[in-house]
Amino acid sequence: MEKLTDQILHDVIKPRPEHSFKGTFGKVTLVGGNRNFGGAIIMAATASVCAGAGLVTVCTDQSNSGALHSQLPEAMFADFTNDTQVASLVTAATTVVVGPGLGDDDQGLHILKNVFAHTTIQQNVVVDGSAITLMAQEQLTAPRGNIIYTPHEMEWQRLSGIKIADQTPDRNRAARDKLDATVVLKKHHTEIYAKEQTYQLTIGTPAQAVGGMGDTLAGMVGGFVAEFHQTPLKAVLAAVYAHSAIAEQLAKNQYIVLPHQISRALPTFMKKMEAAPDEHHIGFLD
Ligand SMILES: NC(=O)C1=CN([C@@H]2O[C@H](COP(=O)(O)OP(=O)(O)OC[C@H]3O[C@@H](n4cnc5c(N)ncnc54)[C@H](OP(=O)(O)O)[C@@H]3O)[C@@H](O)[C@H]2O)[C@@H](O)CC1
Ligand SMILES: Nc1ncnc2c1ncn2[C@@H]1O[C@H](COP(=O)(O)OP(=O)(O)O)[C@@H](O)[C@H]1O
Ligand SMILES: [Mg+2]
Repeated sequence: MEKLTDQILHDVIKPRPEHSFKGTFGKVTLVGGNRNFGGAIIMAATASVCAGAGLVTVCTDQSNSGALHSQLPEAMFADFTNDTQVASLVTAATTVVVGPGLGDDDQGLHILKNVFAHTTIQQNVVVDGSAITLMAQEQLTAPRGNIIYTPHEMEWQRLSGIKIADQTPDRNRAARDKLDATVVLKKHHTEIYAKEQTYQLTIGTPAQAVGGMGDTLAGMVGGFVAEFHQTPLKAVLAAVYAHSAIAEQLAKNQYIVLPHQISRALPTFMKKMEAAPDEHHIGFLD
């Protein structure tokens, strides 16, 4: 297993090209956030915007529209019960993030099937939270695209059939190979199972054990693969690393880290990382 270091941040986060516009940095469509879990998709969308995705649209329950715009005016809103509109927003995206707060009821299943029917082979598709649970429960076929699953250990148990206690690297890899996707298995020292290699995070803190932390990671992964689309796997690895590096930094002075604080720290953090390693200070947020 290859241990990730902060080198991955320097490999991925480069100064933006002068000749660019918002379209250069990808279009992310996020789908999730039912009446009860609006916060999940708002946190994910905040992470995508703060990571630098060019254009971000959120398909969610109508009741979340005001909260979304008050938190994140940069994001556009669509009602996730409007199948036609969701289908066209999914098709128009370069990256789709589906699942945070979607819910695993009939409404969530209907929306997920619509999303899965409209992804394309060129897209990155981040499948998180309720979308993983629904896929497992309903034995749904994976959609078209470069699929990135971001399960916690219980979601991985549901998707892979491997009980948490039995989730060894060998078994996890065999399950990944069957899925033929990238799997970000979230836990203390998250493991990333990619086609050729397995990577491990050696940073991260229990201060991250807070609801919404994974929703934020899903949005960050979506934002990074949209923006750094030339190197999608490295973008996933950099997002996973940055998420915990920022959390560790905040946890020096905080007992717990709020997920949205990680997102809000991203622009400053990424500015430091665009420089060569010897040009930045060790304290990312100093
Ligand atoms: N503010 C919001 O809107 C928020 C909305 N959210 C949204 O809610 C939806 C459901 O997601 P979920 O993760 O909360 O529930 P689920 O998939 O049932 O898993 C929990 C079960 O698994 C077990 N478990 C065992 N190991 C585990 C592990 N390592 N990590 C985690 N759990 C582990 C765990 O055990 P227990 O805690 O009971 O001991 C429990 O029995 C999803 O769409 C998500 O995006 C949340 O993000 C919160 C903030
Ligand atoms: N003790 C811990 N040490 C390091 N990271 C943790 C710890 N507990 C949780 N995390 C991280 O927090 C996130 C939790 O994801 P998830 O369970 O999906 O949260 P949610 O669905 O509530 O947003 C993952 O990125 C995981 O790696
Ligand atoms: Mg989650």
